[in-house]
Amino acid sequence: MPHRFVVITGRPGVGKTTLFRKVVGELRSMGYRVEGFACPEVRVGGRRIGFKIVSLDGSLEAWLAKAGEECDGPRVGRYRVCREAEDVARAAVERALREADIIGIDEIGPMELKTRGIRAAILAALRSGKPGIYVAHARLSDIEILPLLKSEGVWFTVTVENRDLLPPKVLEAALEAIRGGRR
Ligand SMILES: Nc1ncnc2c1ncn2[C@@H]1O[C@H](COP(=O)(O)OP(=O)(O)OP(=O)(O)O)[C@@H](O)[C@H]1O
Repeated sequence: MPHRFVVITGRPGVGKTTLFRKVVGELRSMGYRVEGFACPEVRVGGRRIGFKIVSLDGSLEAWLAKAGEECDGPRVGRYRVCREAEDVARAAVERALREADIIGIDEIGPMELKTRGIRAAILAALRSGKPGIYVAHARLSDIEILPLLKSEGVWFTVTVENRDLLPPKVLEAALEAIRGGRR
């Protein structure tokens, strides 16, 4: 059976986001529409103060989590999740379901999954039948999301040794997922 998803995983800081961005850029330059969201960290003076959630087309943005007590969502380490992030996740996935050739989400991790609305948006994306490229946290253990990614995904584990070799392989897997989705 052809795979529906491409899953990028690996230890923190190894290069998952860099790989995701490269492949999304390549897909776009080939004319494919990639929609979804990413969760970049925000640093001030070298110190990480939180994470944002940004739709892949750049039109929607909110805080996903902030250090300290400013947001009132669930706590993850020294951060608290910001509930406004749910609206961006939901709207970005809705747009992706309507318009994308392939859904892109970076990443599926503890902060995203502790927020009910974001988890629901991720599940809607996975269950929609659309192809997707997903960055998965190395310790992802969600009892609904992990089985879907396992059964329908081809997985790439990024390491320092392979990270420069992976972009064309991941791109090819994403193209196969898109072609499979059109059958
Ligand atoms: N192929 C590469 N060659 C050299 N440096 C790289 C490569 N890929 C990533 N890096 C560097 O490693 C750092 C972490 O990269 P990146 O943010 O992509 O990792 P990540 O696995 O997504 O991290 P996180 O787990 O925090 O989300 C960045 O400074 C990036 O520039």
